[in-house]
Amino acid sequence: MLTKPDIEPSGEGAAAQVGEPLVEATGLEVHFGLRGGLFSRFSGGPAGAVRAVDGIDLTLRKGEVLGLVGESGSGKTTLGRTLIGLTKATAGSVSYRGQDITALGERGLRPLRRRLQMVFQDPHASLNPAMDIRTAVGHPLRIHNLVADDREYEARVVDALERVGLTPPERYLGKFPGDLSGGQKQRAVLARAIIAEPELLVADEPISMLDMSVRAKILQLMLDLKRDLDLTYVYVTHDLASAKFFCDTIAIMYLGRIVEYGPTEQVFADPQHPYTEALLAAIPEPDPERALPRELPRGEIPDAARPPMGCAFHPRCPVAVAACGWEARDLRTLLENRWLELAPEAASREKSLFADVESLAADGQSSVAIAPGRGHTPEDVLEYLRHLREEASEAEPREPFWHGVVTMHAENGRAVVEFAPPRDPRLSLIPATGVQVACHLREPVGSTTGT
Ligand SMILES: Nc1ncnc2c1ncn2[C@@H]1O[C@H](COP(=O)(O)OP(=O)(O)OP(=O)(O)O)[C@@H](O)[C@H]1O
Repeated sequence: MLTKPDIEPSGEGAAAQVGEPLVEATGLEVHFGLRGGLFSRFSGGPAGAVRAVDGIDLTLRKGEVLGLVGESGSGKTTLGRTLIGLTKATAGSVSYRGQDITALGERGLRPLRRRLQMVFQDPHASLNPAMDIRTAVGHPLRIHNLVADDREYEARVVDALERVGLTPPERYLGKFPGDLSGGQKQRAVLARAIIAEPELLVADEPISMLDMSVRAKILQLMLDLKRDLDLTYVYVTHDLASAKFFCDTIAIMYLGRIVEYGPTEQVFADPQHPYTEALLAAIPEPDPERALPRELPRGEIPDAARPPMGCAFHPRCPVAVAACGWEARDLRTLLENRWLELAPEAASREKSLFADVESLAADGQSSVAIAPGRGHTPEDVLEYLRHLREEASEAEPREPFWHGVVTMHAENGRAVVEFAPPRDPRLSLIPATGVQVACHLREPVGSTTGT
């Protein structure tokens, strides 16, 4: 968290100054195969995949600072890496200055590496402890064959060190990473990143491992470098407070997708997606006297290998509607959460109505047939569920799960619960704001919301 926002907001680099499209992603997907268990290895069956990036379109313009923001596992790093060809896309494309880089092999990418650089989170791990600063910072000059002789090499390294504030440079040239503070190391990493004259830097949590006192300084340095060297940035972070001051544009990510995307000022002033609202509400207070423990909404981030149906945020969303993607496993979560709050005897009495609560775990099912427990009938189960629904409709806030239940009836000795058909919310523009949001509650008038 950036507690002292004493840096210049990047407003100077905002919309007015951003130029032509530099990088464009279209239908971008990055899936990582899961190593299967013993069974799937023998059977040759699919072991599933983590959908780290799951269908993303975006345009990064020259001079823009784009923030990729979201909780851990939302796919920020993978998207950032794929935008510069460090991670291979599974589907879709990324083009840099009109050239499709997803189609390039390592050889084709090599000349672009100089122009597309990455800055990692951990400056300690980014620098080889056995390499002095002269060698480490100048390394890209050697790799890309950019200097004619040692004199030119030295002059370029000195210039880079000056630009990042490691002055006088002579004092740092012969030092080793172990001689530097965290902030100085990140400055050296930045010097190495800019020395080959890149056009785009993807900075992955570049300040999160630094002392609070130097975080704002490093971000300010990055803004100065951007201005002086005509750079474009992708800033990967889970820290909205720093993104607010640093970014022109923000993409809020959830489980591999962008759920809200637009000018930073607008997104902060008037968040449209319930997830963005929750993230903003969870920003810690800079003043420790007033700090309240703030938490994101109920539940945990779902497994990216088994994303929820419809809107992936619906199981945690306080205002979800019928079309958001309710399914059998949401019923299981609802029941288990209830039983956790009851006294053990009451909980086991209620549990005994169900033959097998585990069977509600299957994903991707828009209806579920529940087998009653021993000595119970489907009607007992239905009566219990109806009772829960009534209770929930009186509670404040109302439990959104019940919006998704279309019918409950007995059939073939089972209690059948049917859910509303799920719909995938697509990013759509909110007129007059410049913000795109993927939420059924914000769909343009005229489209069906399914509520
Ligand atoms: N090389 C990989 N192999 C398998 N799975 C991966 C790999 N890299 C990322 N993942 C998975 O992809 C998903 C997205 O990860 P990613 O690191 O992009 O998210 P993130 O938002 O940057 O999270 P964090 O802030 O924790 O770095 C996660 O479920 C992660 O476990």
